[in-house]
Amino acid sequence: MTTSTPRAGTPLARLDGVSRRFGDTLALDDVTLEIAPGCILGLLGPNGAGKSTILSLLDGRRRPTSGRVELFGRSPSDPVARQRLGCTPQETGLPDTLRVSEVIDFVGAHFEQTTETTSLVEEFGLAPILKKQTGALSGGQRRRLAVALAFVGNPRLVLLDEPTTGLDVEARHTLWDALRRQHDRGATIVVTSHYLEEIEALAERVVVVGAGRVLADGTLAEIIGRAGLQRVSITTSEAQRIARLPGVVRHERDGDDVTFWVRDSDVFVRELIRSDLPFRGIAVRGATLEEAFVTLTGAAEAATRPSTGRTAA
Ligand SMILES: Nc1ncnc2c1ncn2[C@@H]1O[C@H](COP(=O)(O)OP(=O)(O)OP(=O)(O)O)[C@@H](O)[C@H]1O
Repeated sequence: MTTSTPRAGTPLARLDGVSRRFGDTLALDDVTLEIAPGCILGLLGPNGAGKSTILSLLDGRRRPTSGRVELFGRSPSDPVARQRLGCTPQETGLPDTLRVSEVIDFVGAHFEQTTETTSLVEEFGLAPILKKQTGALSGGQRRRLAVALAFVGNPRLVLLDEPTTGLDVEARHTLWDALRRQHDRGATIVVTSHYLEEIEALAERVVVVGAGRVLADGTLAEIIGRAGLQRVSITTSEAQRIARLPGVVRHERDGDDVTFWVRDSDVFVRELIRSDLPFRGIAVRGATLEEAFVTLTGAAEAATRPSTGRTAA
């Protein structure tokens, strides 16, 4: 038996206390992460956070400096483990003179089981370009093909590094639909993205990475709640003084229209009234994923600053 099928409920892949160095750069610092079957997991983090490094450890392109990485219960460098893995790295090379249909067949030939390619071609919008040589494809068409290729081998787990970078809005939405259909058919998908709305649209679980560490891991709602912030918008000429009230994390002004990010809107509103400072038109809302992201990664960046100072000293 050469295929690698984990028991139901066991993780498809895991990183356990994983660190990875590139020379002096600590790209990952004691990362522990489990990828359970069935979800679309969004990996979110600023440039250089370590997202691509995580994917490269899971797909066996790199090994950890310390800690343990497992793919279907085996080492990712074991070809048996990779039989049910599909991936699209950030940059992919395609043989220029092969036609799209030939590339799909070529990739399929590397797998024991393949997906039914007619529906794959339809879903990823490849039908009109099947006969084209890949050298003649536009950037967006190449990207769609590169992502579709990750699904050719009927994978249980798919790792996509910024799959929609360079795609226009319509192509991005087509790709999201294709990914959702593949997920409905049973693929577990890990996707990195700089587009927060992409993670919001696709992911059921979000892992926020910053400075090589996992900063938060939970459902979309949990991550947004984790930032623990609410937005209170008012009109006031006293933004600076109000910003000094307890529990205000930050504020943004557009003339006299000011939004305050606060830890507890009830406490803030009580303090605001007690302060007797002038305001009108109050509106209270929860945070968005983008705001949670800025708060979480901003806090991580602040936490790493003293160590930069130590290095310089
Ligand atoms: N081959 C390498 N050699 C040296 N440093 C590297 C190498 N690959 C990654 N790094 C460093 O490791 C850190 C994490 O990089 P990584 O590519 O994983 O981040 P990322 O979150 O995917 O960033 P981006 O969103 O910009 O793609 C960065 O500081 C990066 O410069």
